[in-house]
Formats: sequence, C-alpha cells, structure tokens
Amino acid sequence: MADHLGSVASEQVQPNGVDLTLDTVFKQVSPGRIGTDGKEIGEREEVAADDGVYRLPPGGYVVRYADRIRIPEGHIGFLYPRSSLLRNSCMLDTAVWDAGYEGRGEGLLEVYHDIELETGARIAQLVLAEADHEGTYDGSYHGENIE
Ligand SMILES: O=c1ccn([C@H]2C[C@H](O)[C@@H](COP(=O)(O)OP(=O)(O)OP(=O)(O)O)O2)c(=O)[nH]1
Repeated sequence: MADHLGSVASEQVQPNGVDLTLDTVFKQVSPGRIGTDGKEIGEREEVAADDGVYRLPPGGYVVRYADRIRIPEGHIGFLYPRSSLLRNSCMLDTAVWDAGYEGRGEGLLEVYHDIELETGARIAQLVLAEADHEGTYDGSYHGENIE
C-alpha cells in the first residue's frame, strides 16, 4: 500500500495502512456555507505552535496532513484516527478519499481534554480498499496544498 501513496517513511507503514502526520492546525474564524448551489469554506487562522508543538485546549480544529496522498484508481481511501488520540480524549473526523484524489488533505480534530501535538507526529492511519468507481476525483480539492 505504501508503494501506491508516494513518499512515506518506514515508521509510517502499518500492517494495514500508512500513518499520516500533522502539518498545521487551524482555528476557523468565520462561517462557511453549504448550499444547493455550491459551498464556501470559512476563513481560518493558523494556531500558534511553540517550537513545533501545538498546545491545544478543548475545541474544534481543522488539521492539515503533511503527507501528499494519491488514491490509486480501483481504490477508495478511509482515514481513521490513531487510537492514541482517542485514548487522549480526542477525535479526528474524516470523509471519503476518492479514487484519483491527490493532495495534502484536511480533517476535523475534536479536542475534549488539553493535548500537545507536535508537527510531524503521526495522528491518523489511511487504509485503502479495492472499489469500483465511475470516473476519478476531479473536484475542487484536487491538488490541494501541494506547492
Ligand atoms: O477527511 C477527509 C476526506 C477526504 N479528503 C479529501 C479526499 C477527497 O477525495 C477530497 C474531496 O472530498 P469530498 O468529495 O468529500 O469533498 P466535497 O465536500 O464533496 O467537495 P467537492 O465536491 O469539491 O469534491 O478531499 C480530505 O482531505 N479529508
């Protein structure tokens, strides 16, 4: 599976998937909108890190993963939080990763008890399943967060 996804370090390879690591934590500061005619993502501000460490009080945060992911054709991706996050009273909410998507994705981190997260720390695990599909992902997030 790691071969499908591009550059992942050996520490990120798990028996059934690869771990994704933390790049940036954001706090949303203005409303978004989801309508029948499209969507808008609210403004966000990067949370200040102290020497690469985010010290997060309870709340909801948008996190960006550091790893550039490409979901191969014939597959679907599912992302799960690392269980150590759950054991620390935090949850990572994620959606479907479509065949053909490429980018550095984002998710919602729910914090129920203060936690420290270091940039580059493994926070999630991506697994792939074989899946039929019609076409490949060509939506607004294709190629996101890739310099
Ligand atoms: O937790 C997740 C789940 C998916 N993705 C990536 C991969 C996925 O292929 C892409 C688009 O997700 P989705 O199809 O759910 O986006 P949307 O809200 O329907 O927007 P659009 O219609 O512009 O694609 O975002 C993430 O970054 N985080």
